[in-house]
Amino acid sequence: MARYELVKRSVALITLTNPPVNALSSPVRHAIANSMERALSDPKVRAVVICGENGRFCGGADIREFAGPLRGPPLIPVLEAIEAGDKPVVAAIEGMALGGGFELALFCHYRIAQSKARLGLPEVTLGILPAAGGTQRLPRLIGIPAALEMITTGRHISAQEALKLGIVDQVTDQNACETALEFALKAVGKPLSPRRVSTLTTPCPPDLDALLEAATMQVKKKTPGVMAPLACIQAVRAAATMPYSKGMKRESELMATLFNSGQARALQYCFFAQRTAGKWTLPSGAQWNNSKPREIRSAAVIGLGTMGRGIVVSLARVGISVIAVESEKKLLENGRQMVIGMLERDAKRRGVSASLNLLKFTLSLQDLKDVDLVIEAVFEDMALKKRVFQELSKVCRPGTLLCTNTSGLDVDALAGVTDRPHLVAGMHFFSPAHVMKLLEVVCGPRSSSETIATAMSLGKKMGKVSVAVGNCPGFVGNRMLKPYLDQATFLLEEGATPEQIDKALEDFGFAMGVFRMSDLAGLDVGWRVRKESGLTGPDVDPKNPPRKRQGRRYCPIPDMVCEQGRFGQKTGRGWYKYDKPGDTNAKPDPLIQNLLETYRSRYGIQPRNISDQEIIERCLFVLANEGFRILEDGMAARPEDIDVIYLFGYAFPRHRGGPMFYASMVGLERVLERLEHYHQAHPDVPHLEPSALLKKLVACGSPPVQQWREHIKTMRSHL
Ligand SMILES: CCCCCCC/C=C/C(=O)SCCNC(=O)CCNC(=O)[C@H](O)C(C)(C)COP(=O)(O)OP(=O)(O)OC[C@H]1O[C@@H](n2cnc3c(N)ncnc32)[C@H](O)[C@@H]1OP(=O)(O)O
Repeated sequence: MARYELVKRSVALITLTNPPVNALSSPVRHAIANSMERALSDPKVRAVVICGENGRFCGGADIREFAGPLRGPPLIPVLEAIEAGDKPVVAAIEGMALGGGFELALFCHYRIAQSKARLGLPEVTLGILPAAGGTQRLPRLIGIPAALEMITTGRHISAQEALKLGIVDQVTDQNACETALEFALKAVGKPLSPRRVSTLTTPCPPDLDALLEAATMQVKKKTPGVMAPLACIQAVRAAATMPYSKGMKRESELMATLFNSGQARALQYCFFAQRTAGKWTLPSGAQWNNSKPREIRSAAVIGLGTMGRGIVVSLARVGISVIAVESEKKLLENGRQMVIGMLERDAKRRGVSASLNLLKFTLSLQDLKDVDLVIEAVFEDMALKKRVFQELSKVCRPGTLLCTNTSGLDVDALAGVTDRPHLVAGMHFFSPAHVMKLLEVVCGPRSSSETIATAMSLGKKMGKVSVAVGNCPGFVGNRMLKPYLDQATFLLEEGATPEQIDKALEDFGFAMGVFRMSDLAGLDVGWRVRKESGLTGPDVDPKNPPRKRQGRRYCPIPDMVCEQGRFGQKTGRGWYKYDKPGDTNAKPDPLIQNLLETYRSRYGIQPRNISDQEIIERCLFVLANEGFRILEDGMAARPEDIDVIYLFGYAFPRHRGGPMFYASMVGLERVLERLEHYHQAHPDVPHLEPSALLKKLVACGSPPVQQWREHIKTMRSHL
């Protein structure tokens, strides 16, 4: 787990060998301790260099070890032996030095970084803090403000920034290890005391209290209810106000409050879930590691509405040439100007030049004959999409992949009108497509493994978190959203207000409650879909009793809001009122209150007090319940995929882990019992009826979320 060599006759070279990221697992800690002991006791050794194999210094503590009892030598004493030794130790940082890996470097007397290396303390993103001295040593080295920013955000910094801040002693374009060996030899004989970070005094700013207070306000605003950044601030305060040894004790106490917390478990689950989600499978046995993606050099996007424009930008900024198609000259010109503006702003922000030369705009599908891949992003209308796919089938060369950005229509029905159903898949982006990280890759029953591999790999290239899903109405994300939105409106009927429901969801951790979010997204889209599916408007069967459709409970309040021209922020009125159209500051609207009161009295509904607990349970347990059904139906391969979709596509609070992880944390038995209770109270809401999989898991003793897959195996899978 670490290689020990004597090089240049007098330097001990310790190479961490724990692929893929040389994490500090128990055997690695053991090996470092033994290697250091050997180096310090060998009279031939005059200096030590520590590096990592395969161009990666160290990705930090082994996060997988956090789930079990800690075994092997504790990290801090292993690192203390490095600093305390009487021979200079140089860290040779290539690739990355993160978390415990960065802290290891901070215990060394010198640090050399390769110019492409990234450094950081991302522990806060895992719900913990840098508890191997990071909170005490970094402030001593670079001062409170810079250390506070790095520790509370977990931001990775470049080697150049690390040099500027005084974290590293030298940046090299050459091999860091070679440079560090030379450096180490020159350091022999120089006094080591000033190089021991633990002996430094933290430069204390005069306005320390104000600084820490401002940082506290900032994290409370940015990540309300999240514990780790607040603990990080307290630890950094200790670095400013306490001697080193006491500060280390404080750091360890604060870590103890976080280490076994539900938030830390959720955030660490999110880390692994995100990586698991990329590992797609198909019923044919094809999967992520045995299917080769095609290289996509050119693409076309059809439709330059909000989604199409975002997709063009996402493709062009990663170097793919894009032909953008619109149906009318005016729409094309408008789209062109908006795309160019977006790309220019994006390039300015990233300090690069805008790749405008990759763009071509056209009114003719004939121009698409040679592209590698097409993404259709026209209006959500099946007949229109079918016409486009038929036309593409005629125009594009036989090998061109045809993808649709539909948010829920049948991908296989579109495949069926083409001459190449195996080359058709869904690529469901989320709005705005150049900002949102999620991509649902919809695998139709006839999509080939090469098609799915290509869509997944293209998503990755665009910086998206891509998740393979099955082809069912709404796919995964939007299918689950419907019962969640339904519960929110049923709660309105029963006596709650939009403000109360939003507050309960925001206190839970959502940045925006369901009604504020709907006002932002626009209420008219859902209204149009409901009209088209005959749920509201002139096509409603008059035999339907009020507040019922197809025998199920239906809440017409969202339709009534839209009938008043209240479409959300863009019209200045929606579930809330705004000072003017486009404003974002939502204010409670007495007119909505009146509408609700009139509605309830018309239908003889006696409003009741509804607790926040009921709001959370009904909205979120029904969300997870639909997730269980999706797993049962084989439309998602595993709960992690569903959670990743909700984290990246619907802003589910990360410290709650996602709807499926949250259900497991609450306890499946409890979720089942509450769903049974609510279903009994509302038998006309089928979504509240507990799913068979939930019941099965409870009957099997509620296994942890990582084991659910074993219980789903016996059921059918589309993935
Ligand atoms: C009371 C206890 C006291 C202990 C004190 C400890 C204080 C220190 C704490 C820590 O160090 S916490 C860990 C901090 N480090 C991180 O958060 C880094 C996490 N990793 C990453 O950000 C990235 O993986 C990377 C290092 C930037 C590499 O990115 P890349 O895209 O190249 O690869 P990935 O697909 O992300 O990862 C590959 C593979 O490696 C696994 N992995 C990565 N880091 C770790 C880790 N620190 N521990 C365990 N496993 C790790 C990752 O899950 C992937 O696995 P597979 O999916 O391939 O199985």
